[in-house]
Amino acid sequence: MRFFSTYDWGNTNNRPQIQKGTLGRIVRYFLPYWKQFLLVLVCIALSALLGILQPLIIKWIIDDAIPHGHTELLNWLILAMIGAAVSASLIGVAQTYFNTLIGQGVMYDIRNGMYHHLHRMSQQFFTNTKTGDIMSRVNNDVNGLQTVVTETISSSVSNIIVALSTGITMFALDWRLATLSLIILPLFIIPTRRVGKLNFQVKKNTQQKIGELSSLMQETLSVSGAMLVKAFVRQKWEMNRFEKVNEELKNWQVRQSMIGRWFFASIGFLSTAGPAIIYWYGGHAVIDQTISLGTVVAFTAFLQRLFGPISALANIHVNIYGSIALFERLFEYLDMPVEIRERPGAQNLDAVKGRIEFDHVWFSYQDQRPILQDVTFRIEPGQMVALVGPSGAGKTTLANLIPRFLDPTKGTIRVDGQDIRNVTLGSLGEAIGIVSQETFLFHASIRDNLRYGKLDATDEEIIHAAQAAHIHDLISSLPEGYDTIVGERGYKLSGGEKQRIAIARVILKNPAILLLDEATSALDSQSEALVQSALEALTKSRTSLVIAHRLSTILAADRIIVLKDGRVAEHGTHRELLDKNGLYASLYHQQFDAAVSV
Ligand SMILES: Nc1ncnc2c1ncn2[C@@H]1O[C@H](COP(=O)(O)OP(=O)(O)OP(=O)(O)O)[C@@H](O)[C@H]1O
Repeated sequence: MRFFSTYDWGNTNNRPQIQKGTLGRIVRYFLPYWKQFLLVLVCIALSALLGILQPLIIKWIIDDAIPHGHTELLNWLILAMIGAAVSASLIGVAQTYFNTLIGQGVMYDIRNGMYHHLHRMSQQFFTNTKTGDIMSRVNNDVNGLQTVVTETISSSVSNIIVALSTGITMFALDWRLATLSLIILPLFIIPTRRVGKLNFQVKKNTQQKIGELSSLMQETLSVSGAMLVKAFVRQKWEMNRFEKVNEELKNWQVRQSMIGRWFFASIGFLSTAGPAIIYWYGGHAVIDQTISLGTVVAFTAFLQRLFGPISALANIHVNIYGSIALFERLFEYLDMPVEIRERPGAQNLDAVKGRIEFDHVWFSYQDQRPILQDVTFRIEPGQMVALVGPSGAGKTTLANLIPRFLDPTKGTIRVDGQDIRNVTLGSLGEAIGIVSQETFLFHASIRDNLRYGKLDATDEEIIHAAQAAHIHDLISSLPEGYDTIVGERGYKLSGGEKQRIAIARVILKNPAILLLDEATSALDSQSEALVQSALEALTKSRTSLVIAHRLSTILAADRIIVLKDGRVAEHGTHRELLDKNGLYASLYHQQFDAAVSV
């Protein structure tokens, strides 16, 4: 009992809580597979019948064929015995096939459902959740579902049928031996109750540790994470952190295995003791000639057949609770509220001109700190507005409100006079192009990365966009041209090049509104000039809101909005704001005086 006493099992005395409606929901996932389930039932019933046949054949051999010298009957019985065994194996194969169809089908549906749901989550969800944790749920937890089908549902049904059919046959054969067998059975049920509760807790903790470990790996083994570890020489520290979680996982897994072992150790003993008692009582009855020898031998075979299913059934809640825990973890993700929703009856935003209005807009993140306060401004179609302000003033947050990555706490944002909460998310998204500070490229060819902007773009259109973004010459100079693989582990483009790819991608998308978060990192003057002319191509005849860091962009803007502590502190043209000699003027002098004088 060392393992039981050494570890802290947590509060396992209470029955694991099953949330209301969970069972119904689980059943709904299985309903589409009822046909396969029926086939599994047929397989189970057939193999249960064949299983009963075997001990009966033994009885007939001992009681009828051998004593009466019926050689022909003996031959037939042996043939039937072999035939039954072969059929049972074949049925087993079919049962596995149908089980797998159900399990994989449910997994397929849940994976699809989760992926779909995750894509509807707001930006805040992704900033607040560890990628590794998401991966772990989609991979590990969903994969665990196959076990639910094979070990919980299918084998439980099979065990019930086998136990019932065997029990009935035993009573039909001899009620005294059958009653004696039943008396032994409760011995199994006692140890399994404890095991069930423990297993639930341990399984849940194990899954949680697996999630923690994978999110840790995801973070520290990503390119930027691994580089950060190197830059700060924190390999040892990270190793310790990893070892700690890894050790906890190991311990939980040892516990999980040990729970099963204790159970099977007691069952092992009982499965030897049971037949011994039958032979003892039955032996006496055979000597007294009240029972045939064949019946006693068949009974021990039946008893063996009964032990497995009964012990598994007594253990059924172990699997059931474990499976429910797994489903509940998955449901937690599927139930996460979608914060940004489309209103019923939302209209499509058609033929977008690109007027943007902020009407007394307030915004705060979960911590309630007001990030944007009473922001009101208007951008006319085709205008380019530069958003400037000190770091943390709320510029990125403001830009994220337009495509509804976030929703305002108060106030209204309108595009072409329509409240953006009344338009479909799809049409709003189509109307807006975004070039963010960090350009993300998929691990795919440059061509495919560009085509992400317009899925049916022709090669000519792609080249045209790349030319407009001043990146075509560079792409053509690469040995594999547009087929060069970029992204993680691909060809490394420089910051300025990546940005121009991002610009070309948005040119292909051709949106009416453009949101641009200019990279803060300085580019050399040649690269900056290229990016600048790419931007000119992009902003031409579109409404653009640019979080501007470069002087050239600010000077090119029609108007400038200065944000400070979430409020519009000033707005006007560059000239007007300089003359005003307020916040803009001081920011301008601070940042650009040196640049201008160079
Ligand atoms: N997901 C978030 N949860 C809570 N607070 C946030 C979140 N994102 C940003 N903030 C806070 O909101 C404020 C405004 O951030 P924002 O990124 O909009 O500023 P910014 O003007 O774009 O700054 P910078 O020029 O440095 O990028 C900051 O104080 C920031 O800490």
